[in-house]
Amino acid sequence: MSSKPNTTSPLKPIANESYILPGFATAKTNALLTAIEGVIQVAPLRQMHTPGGFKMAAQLTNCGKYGWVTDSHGYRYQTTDPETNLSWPTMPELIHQLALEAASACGFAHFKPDVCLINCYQPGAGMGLHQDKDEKDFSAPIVSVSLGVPAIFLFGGAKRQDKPSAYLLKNGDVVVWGGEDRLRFHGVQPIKLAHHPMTGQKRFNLTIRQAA
Ligand SMILES: O=C(O)CCC(=O)C(=O)O
Ligand SMILES: [Fe+2]
Repeated sequence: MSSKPNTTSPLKPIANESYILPGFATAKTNALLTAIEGVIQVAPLRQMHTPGGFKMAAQLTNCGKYGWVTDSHGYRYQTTDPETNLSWPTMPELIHQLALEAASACGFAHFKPDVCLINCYQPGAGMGLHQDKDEKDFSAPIVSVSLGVPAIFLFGGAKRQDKPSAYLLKNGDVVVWGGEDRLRFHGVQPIKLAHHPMTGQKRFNLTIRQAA
């Protein structure tokens, strides 16, 4: 359960326990992208397959104690990168700290993030409506950081059929959802062709989570 939001920066509520924090990470864009680059050098971006055999549109990698993976055996978290059998790179402190601050600003005080999933979207790539439900403890929120070209984020309800609302997410915007909203369906519309000075045509998204 979250207590009252605790912040001096603007919070845009999108549900009872869900917020967009516009520009919360913008000042850290360069450092975040440098940190992501370091992760990608050790654990390269790759396209994974869903259990049903479809290729995910976004490329992904992870850092932290755990990483989220998907293949013919299902969706899960594991401590090693299936490509290299090495441990995932350590979560950069900058990302860890940002996630704690964003969660705390939204009233989620006891967040212990142990995974950062890094998604990389090229123009045309999106993500269908889904729930983040492979984590053990749904009392921990999800913190999602957008970098690079903009995206339309879809935030729905508890049921797949619930009509989602659409929100424009720009470089540096952060979304936090948890508590009663933790299992809301969400997704990303196919990314439009655009240019960002730091990422070119790409959008990166970090979802910082507590897997265990
Ligand atoms: O890219 C985004 O904004 C959302 C990503 C997401 O929902 C996920 O990786 O589970
Ligand atoms: Fe998600």
